[in-house]
Amino acid sequence: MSEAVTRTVTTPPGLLASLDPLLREWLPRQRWFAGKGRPVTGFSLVAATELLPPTAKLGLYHLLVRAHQPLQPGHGGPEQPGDCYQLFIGVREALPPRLAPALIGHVTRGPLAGRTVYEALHDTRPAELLLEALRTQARIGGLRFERDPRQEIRSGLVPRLVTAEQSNSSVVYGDTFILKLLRRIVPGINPDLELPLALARVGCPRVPPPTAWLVAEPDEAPGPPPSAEPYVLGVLQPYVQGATDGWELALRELAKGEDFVAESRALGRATAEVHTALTRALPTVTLGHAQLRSLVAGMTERLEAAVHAVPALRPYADGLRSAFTALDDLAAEGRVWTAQRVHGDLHLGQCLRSPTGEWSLIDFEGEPARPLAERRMPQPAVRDVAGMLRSFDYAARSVDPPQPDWAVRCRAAYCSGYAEAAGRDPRTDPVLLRAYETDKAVYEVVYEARHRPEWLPVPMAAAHRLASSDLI
Ligand SMILES: Nc1ncnc2c1ncn2[C@@H]1O[C@H](COP(=O)(O)OP(=O)(O)O)[C@@H](O)[C@H]1O
Ligand SMILES: O=P(O)(O)O[C@H]1O[C@H](CO)[C@@H](O[C@H]2O[C@H](CO)[C@@H](O)[C@H](O)[C@H]2O)[C@H](O)[C@H]1O
Repeated sequence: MSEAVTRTVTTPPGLLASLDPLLREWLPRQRWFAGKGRPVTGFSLVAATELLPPTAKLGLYHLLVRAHQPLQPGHGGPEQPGDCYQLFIGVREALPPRLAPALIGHVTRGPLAGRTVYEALHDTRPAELLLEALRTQARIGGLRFERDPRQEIRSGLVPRLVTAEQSNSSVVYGDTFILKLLRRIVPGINPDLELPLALARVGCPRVPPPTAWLVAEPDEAPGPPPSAEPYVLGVLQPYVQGATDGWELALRELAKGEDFVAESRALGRATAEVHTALTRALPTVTLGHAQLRSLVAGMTERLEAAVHAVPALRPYADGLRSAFTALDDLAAEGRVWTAQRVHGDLHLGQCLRSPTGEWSLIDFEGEPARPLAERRMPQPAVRDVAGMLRSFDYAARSVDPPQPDWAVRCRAAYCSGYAEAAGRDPRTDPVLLRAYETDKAVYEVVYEARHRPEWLPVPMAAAHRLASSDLI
């Protein structure tokens, strides 16, 4: 194992002030920016680390910045403390044409006046530096680069930024590793590292095992002090070469007029295997009436908030609410459920099929908009099943004309595959399944309204269906 490299660094005073006007304009345009719809009125610095001192050619800063946003657009009302974002700011005299899409802007004042700043993950040298820091377990300022000593990281792997639509940002190194850099940083243990590490401990081959990870020391981190836990900023894991994700595959089959039954069944089995491994790796609990009540209360609250945010949901609100009250009624009769750690945001895009036909699950972060403590709570495994059922519906409705029967066949095959591997069929719990599918569709309505309004009709169609049927 190589020696840990420790470097203490300082950043120039006035750095954030000089970037402020550029970031105000650039940050809200990023896909991973969580505060869409509300203007950014300023920033405060949580931590700044100089990863490369700015020479005439290149500089690199790692920033954790809090973006201030008023609660109501246009009302100038009270400001929330704001979300904290991880940024990699490259500094150059001028950008070569290949880096044009990475431009943040030209700095006119402060320590970087006259220089050009850009999103450094697009650039080879900064991306190489991150892998090298993980490989050598560097400590730079408040940043700690750590790794699993049993896995080897070769040096010199060529980086490329993943350009797909993402909630975070990822860099692939030589088709060998993928480094996911989290964008919105929240205090606490991040399940995107926690769960794959736990699964690796019990030897679950369905989830790529973390190779290395990047954390911020507690006093550099965005939480309220004093906080003892380091904050996860990124995770490196083996890259599944030549993989196709389930979403792409499903759309391909739909375009050919083919069904997706065999793959749906295999996906059901893979999900069940991961769920079983999670029960071996981490504690399970029994949910009685009190816990169910609070779960139902959470679902109902999210529905109310969604109706407020997306008024088109209003006509369905009563019908959707009935999915939650039905669950409450069952709990009141004394039904109990087992809860365990789950994926939390499972959909076709989180499933990768290798060229040999093996499925892996990725992205255990949970729904990014939910509080971390909630994402880490044990929940009925049916929650992930419901996520996948929604995903088949999404795929079937993203083609013209929609293919609802295709989705019905996938949903049935997925549940059968799940039952084969888990020993219990999720359809034997229809009230729980409907409640979770409803909760997911409500989440999707808000997600699409905020991030991809043109997709809104897809979860709205589900809201219509779920509001008017007793069972799924
Ligand atoms: N281990 C992996 N092997 C191959 N591709 C991967 C791997 N992990 C992630 N990817 C690719 O990167 C994309 C984004 O990863 P993901 O963890 O879902 O990030 P995000 O949370 O930003 O959506 C995935 O859709 C997939 O295409
Ligand atoms: O970026 P993440 O993968 O963490 O998840 C978010 O974005 C997803 C879309 O990219 C979103 O998923 C929704 O759209 C999918 C099709 O693009 C569909 O397969 C999913 O079923 C649907 O929920 C996900 O909800 C969101 O958290």
